[in-house]
Amino acid sequence: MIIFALLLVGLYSFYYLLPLSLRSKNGQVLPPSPLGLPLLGHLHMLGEFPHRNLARLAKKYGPIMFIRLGLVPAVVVTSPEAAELFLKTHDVVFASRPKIQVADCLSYGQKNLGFAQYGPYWRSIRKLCTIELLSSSKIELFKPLRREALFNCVKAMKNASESRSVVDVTVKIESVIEDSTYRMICGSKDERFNIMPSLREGLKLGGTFNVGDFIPCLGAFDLQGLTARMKACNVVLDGFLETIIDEHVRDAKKLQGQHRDFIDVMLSLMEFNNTRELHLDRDHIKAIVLDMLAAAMDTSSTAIEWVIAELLKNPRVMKLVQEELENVVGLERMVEETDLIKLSYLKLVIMESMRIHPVAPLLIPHESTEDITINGYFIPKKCRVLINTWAIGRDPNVWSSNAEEFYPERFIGTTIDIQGHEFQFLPFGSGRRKCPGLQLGMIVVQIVVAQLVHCFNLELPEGMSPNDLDMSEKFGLTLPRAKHLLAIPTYRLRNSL
Ligand code: HEM
Repeated sequence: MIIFALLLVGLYSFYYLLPLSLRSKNGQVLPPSPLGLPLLGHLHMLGEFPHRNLARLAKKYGPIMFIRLGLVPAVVVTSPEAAELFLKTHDVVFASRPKIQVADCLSYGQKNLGFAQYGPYWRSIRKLCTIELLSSSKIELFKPLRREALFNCVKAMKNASESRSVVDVTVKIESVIEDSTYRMICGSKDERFNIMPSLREGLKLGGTFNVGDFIPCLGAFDLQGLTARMKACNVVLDGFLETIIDEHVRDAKKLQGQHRDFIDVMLSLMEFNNTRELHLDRDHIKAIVLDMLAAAMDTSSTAIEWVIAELLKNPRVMKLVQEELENVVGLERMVEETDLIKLSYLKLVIMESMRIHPVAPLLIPHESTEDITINGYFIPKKCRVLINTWAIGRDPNVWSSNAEEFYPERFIGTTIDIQGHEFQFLPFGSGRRKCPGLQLGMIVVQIVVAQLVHCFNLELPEGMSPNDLDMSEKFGLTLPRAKHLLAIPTYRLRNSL
């Protein structure tokens, strides 16, 4: 059976490779590429940390590097200039997403926003999510929810501080983010379900290079055991979505058109507003709701954990952040979101953490919708594009010889911001597929970090020194810390809560 499959792959790849090499002969060369294997292409070179291994290869083969993932052509982009060509100059050609098995399975046939093909459906749901969940007015509306979730967290940590207990800071951060996100999207956190592990697993699977996506006739063999994991995730997540949507439908009758949360809005659109451009059924709603939950929860908590870890590792910077907070807020009260505009050093600290630890190290994969020539290199239609923001963020040619150092002051006097206008720093991407949750994400990261370091001095447990802190990472669509962050908090405000 396996021999038959390999034969099929061999024939298929020969047939598939032929047109590309012929095109190359027409004076259109593919970008430089390492030597690959006949069937796998370069899949075997990705390893456990593809962002790091691709960065190493790019040093030799250049900022626009061609690789073959099984039968799928791919380009890896590893410089600000090249990123600008793909995300700005030719943005429209690269604004689509590839079809991948995990997104198909967990997003009901890629009906979500993050993996939707570029076109009218994507445009409509992006607009819908922006207006109904991510606009400035909605962000303002949900402010009390964030405040309450954070207050509860500070209270629990203050209790722990009284007994000098070690706190699992990772769990605390996740609970604040989960709590406020559930409330925005679903109305409240539902204690019957714990979907966070399945969301995390889904994002891990989303970043895994699945042989079945790249060599379709091997898909049935599920060589990496991914299909079973995807199905297990789907059972948990679909069960959760079915229950909460049923309950929202039931409660909607009592509410008589008053919208409480994002699911209510989606349901009302499904019932009354199905138009020619946007047809929403239950699968669309499940896919979009899940997308918003995953996008809001995992990204923000990953970003916050890295900032706190860097602050623990760099006491000099921690001291400066706390001094700024004392000057702007004072020790008599907690931080409010209205203070954030005045916390300029804190913003630089968050930017610096996102430079070294980008939440999405290769962004979400883009895909070309037509053949195109860039910098004299031929990029075929349906070519996958990986923008290695992790590598760009640590490139000494871009950031000087101290690129690996955590040094927030490097941004002072530059025009670099988080908006993706300057291509050396792309924490939220750039162009058409740029993160629509940027404003909400930044507010959440800023207020949670500010509140935690304003309310508490955080000490590493068991005499651990900052240099002992484990900074290893787990690769997926996002790049969270591999280990939980533990610390002993000491309450430092003069008020008693
Ligand atoms: C610190 C927080 C966040 C970071 C660092 C972040 C980062 C990113 C990045 C890098 C991308 C990929 C861009 C690309 O492929 O070119 C992305 C896409 C996306 N983000 Fe975020 N994000 C954050 C928060 C959020 C939040 C709060 C939401 C919504 C609730 C959200 C929703 C999305 C969606 C829906 C996409 C896909 C957009 C599309 O394909 O059109 N993100 N984000």
